Amino acid sequence: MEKLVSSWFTRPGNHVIPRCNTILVVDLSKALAHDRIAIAQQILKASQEFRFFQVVNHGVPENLVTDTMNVFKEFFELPAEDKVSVYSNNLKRPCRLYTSSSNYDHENVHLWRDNLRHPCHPLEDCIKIWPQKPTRYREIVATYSIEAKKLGLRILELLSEGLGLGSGFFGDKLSESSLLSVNHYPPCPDPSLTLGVSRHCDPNLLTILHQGDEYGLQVFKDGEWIGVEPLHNAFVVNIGHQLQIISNNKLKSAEHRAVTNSRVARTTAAFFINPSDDCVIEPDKSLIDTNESPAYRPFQFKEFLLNYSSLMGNPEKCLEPFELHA
Ligand SMILES: O=C(O)CCC(=O)C(=O)O
Ligand SMILES: [Fe+2]
Repeated sequence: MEKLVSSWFTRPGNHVIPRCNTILVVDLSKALAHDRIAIAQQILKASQEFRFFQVVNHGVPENLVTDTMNVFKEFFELPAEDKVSVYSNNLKRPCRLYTSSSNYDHENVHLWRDNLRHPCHPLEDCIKIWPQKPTRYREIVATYSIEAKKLGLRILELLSEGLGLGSGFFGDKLSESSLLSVNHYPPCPDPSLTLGVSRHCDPNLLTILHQGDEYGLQVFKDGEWIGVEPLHNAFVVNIGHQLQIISNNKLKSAEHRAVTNSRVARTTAAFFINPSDDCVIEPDKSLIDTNESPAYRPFQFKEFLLNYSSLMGNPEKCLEPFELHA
């Protein structure tokens, strides 16, 4: 069934868009040594201008990443009877598999994807609700989630150094929570008619995305879509809405989407670093210049999430209720 095209959903069409394999690649091994200040500045500049970047030599073992991506693929390939217990359209279920967006019944357009998502914090508790098949799912994904969180915190620490904030600024409640969102895009007979994920910015603080070896991620920059060519054993790092708000728009969240292809299935894993639900988010005073006023009012992160999900991530609208106009 074809659903109506909403005003902010644009189909990718058949036109060829530029694919970019020179999107900033940060070598994180250099952040351990005397190049640290330069790396922090590089990350900051990328986050301000490009709104996202890639990292290599990131410290997450390659075999762990391969095992994790394989276990995700195996999950989606399981027969339906093995996945049915996880399948749900109930937004309140923390671990669930669903098709298209999290709001299938009310969305204007269906997407060509399945999504499995679950919290990763606190690990000892939430691991109990993760899929039990494939049998190695819990063990491998637990190790992966610990490594992805470590990587995210290292990047946040570099960002905080680059912004001139104290060490550990993004620690504690601002980055306490985490969520894995695994996308599976089966081959699509006509990729010009639909999308894998429609355009959005991530609602969180920071995303550590593994996009596998198949192309599909596009980022909106200077009025055009740019394809992000996969780089083997790299992670794509996205600035989320919360970093934009805390930095009083010094950093900008990255608008992106995923397109499908007709040849092969594509599986990607987005590790979302989130504030805790009750964490109060507001522009940090030290990031409001003397000639500026705060661009956003304080709010609890859970309020942002509720609003984001009711607007289905519409990037034009989801900051509005929190904006202050000078
Ligand atoms: O699959 C991709 O390349 C992007 C996925 C994404 O943007 C997300 O899960 O938030
Ligand atoms: Fe995203």
